[in-house]
Amino acid sequence: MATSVFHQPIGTAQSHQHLQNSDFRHDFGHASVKLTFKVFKAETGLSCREGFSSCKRKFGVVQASASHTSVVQPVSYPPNNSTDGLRRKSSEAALILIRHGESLWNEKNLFTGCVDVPLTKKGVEEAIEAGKRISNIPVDMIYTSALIRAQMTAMLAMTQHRRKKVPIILHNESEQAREWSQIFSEDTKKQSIPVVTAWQLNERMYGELQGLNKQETAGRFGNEKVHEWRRSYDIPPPNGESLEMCAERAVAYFKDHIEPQLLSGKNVMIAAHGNSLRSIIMYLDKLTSQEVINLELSTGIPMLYIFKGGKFIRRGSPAGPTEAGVYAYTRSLALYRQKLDDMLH
Ligand SMILES: O=C(O)[C@@H](CO)OP(=O)(O)O
Repeated sequence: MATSVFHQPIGTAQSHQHLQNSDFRHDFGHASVKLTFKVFKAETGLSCREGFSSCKRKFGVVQASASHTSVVQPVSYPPNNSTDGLRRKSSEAALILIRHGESLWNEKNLFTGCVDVPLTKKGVEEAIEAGKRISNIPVDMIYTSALIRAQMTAMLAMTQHRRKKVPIILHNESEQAREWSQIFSEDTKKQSIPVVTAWQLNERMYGELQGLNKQETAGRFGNEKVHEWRRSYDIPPPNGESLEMCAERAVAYFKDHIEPQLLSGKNVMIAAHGNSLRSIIMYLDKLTSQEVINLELSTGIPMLYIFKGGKFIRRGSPAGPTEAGVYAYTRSLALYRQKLDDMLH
């Protein structure tokens, strides 16, 4: 299949229609996203996989699930008039996806998966840069994985947001945790952004590769085998998750918990991981299992989608400059930005 090189102009709306029938390589900024596209192809057809729960038990992935089970009630805040009054029913909502900044194991080139490793100093800086790029985009809800590198990224990014709302992690792991983290001022709640943590957004569980050096592993098992483990769609690494298995839980979570928020007009940011986000992008962009294997995401680069009329429209991703205006703004985003300008100047 011929692959032409396509660089999306920064700040240009990139709708699915523009991509129709084109095979291309796409740079999400320097995120070096290489996509081979066939847009409007059939749905991804994620199949159910048996056996994941036993992997989860074995590798402790379930540990974070309790923190997610009871998110239903707390997501009722912020109040319905979120986005400072600019939200309109059945209009559009922004969806920001950010892969976490560089972690200490990215730096050491180790398979990380569900091991909970923090950011490096460079990762912290990447998260802050990411925050500058989205500082004019409204955020009403934040979803992160249960892993600290994604949570750090979300929090650091939000330190740069011009609206200055305070991101607050919801604790629903027990009745006591819920009770002890209550907020008793409606005004303060309005100035907060709820942060939901969910293990389903975790990195793909890398099984017995976790903690191994990627290069040494390639030396031991061969480049081809390791590439297959890392980038095939349905071949899992030893006792780990394939991308397909990761997609099964990440996309289900997205559909069940995040899409309803977008439908109700809330602007959402997701801070997660290379493979959980690849799965979600596969769903949003209707990539086939062949196409998603060429998709690579760099650390700390925010991608923007607009959810409108039941469709996800990619609006670009900024490269070099930190100016958030590099995104292709919709009218509502421009209005929001104008409102921030008026408020802050
Ligand atoms: O080690 C990991 O968890 C992931 C992401 O860093 O690696 P890969 O690039 O193989 O998906």
